[in-house]
Amino acid sequence: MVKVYSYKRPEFVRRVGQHILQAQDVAFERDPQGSFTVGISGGSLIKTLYEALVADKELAPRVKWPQWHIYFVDERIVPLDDPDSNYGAFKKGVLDPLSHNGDHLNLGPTVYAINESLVHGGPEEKEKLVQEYSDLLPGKPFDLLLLGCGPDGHTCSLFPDAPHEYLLGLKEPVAYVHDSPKPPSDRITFTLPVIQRARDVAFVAEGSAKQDVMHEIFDKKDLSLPTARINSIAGDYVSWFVDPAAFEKVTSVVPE
Ligand SMILES: O=C(O)[C@H](O)[C@@H](O)[C@H](O)[C@H](O)COP(=O)(O)O
Repeated sequence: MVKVYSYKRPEFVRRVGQHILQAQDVAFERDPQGSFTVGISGGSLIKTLYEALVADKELAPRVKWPQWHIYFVDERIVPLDDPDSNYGAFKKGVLDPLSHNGDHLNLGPTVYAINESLVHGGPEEKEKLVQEYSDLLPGKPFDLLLLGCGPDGHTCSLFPDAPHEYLLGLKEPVAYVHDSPKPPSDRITFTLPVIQRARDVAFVAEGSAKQDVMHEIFDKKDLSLPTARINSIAGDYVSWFVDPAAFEKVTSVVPE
């Protein structure tokens, strides 16, 4: 069953960080010399990651960054220094501060970005970019996926509503979205099969702007919403980290 945890900041950040570290430790119990494979989204998650894993003095020393392999569950097809790039936001928000944290050298994670040389190409180059990113994915299930939830119920770049229903039926692990309703229109996204195979999926969603969609996801269980669909197909290892404002209109679920 899907688990829901509701906290106000700063406890919210702390609990998200603890969940991530728990997933990390489980991965290293399984294979101490292996890698911890994580997929992250963009949006507000990046600031939460900074606060939990870089700024938090208790959690930060427990992160074994050199063994982390980080992928983007979705990415905008733009240059990496474009303000719309999720990689760019993660570099600025987490990697750069991490490398300057404290007075010692911090070895960072391995981060998988899209092939920037293809972003200005035509459809063929874009397909190549998607295929290349897909080929980079680990040959085993992701240890952890950290997902956002848009006010429309999208996650990754899997959007709801009629013109985008095809996204929910995709079989390939990474897909090209050329008509995203949220700009920029050209994106890549993980698809449901990758999410379904992951060992741990955690949604991170805060704020009153999420109230209506939380009601749709949890009370109405509207499966046309990619977020609700993930709850239904991968429920046993899906957690939601929300704050009381986001969950205010949900009546059928009491957070733990
Ligand atoms: O490309 C995107 O649209 C974002 O990466 C997106 O998937 C994000 O995760 C959600 O929109 C939630 O964003 P917030 O957490 O900022 O509300």
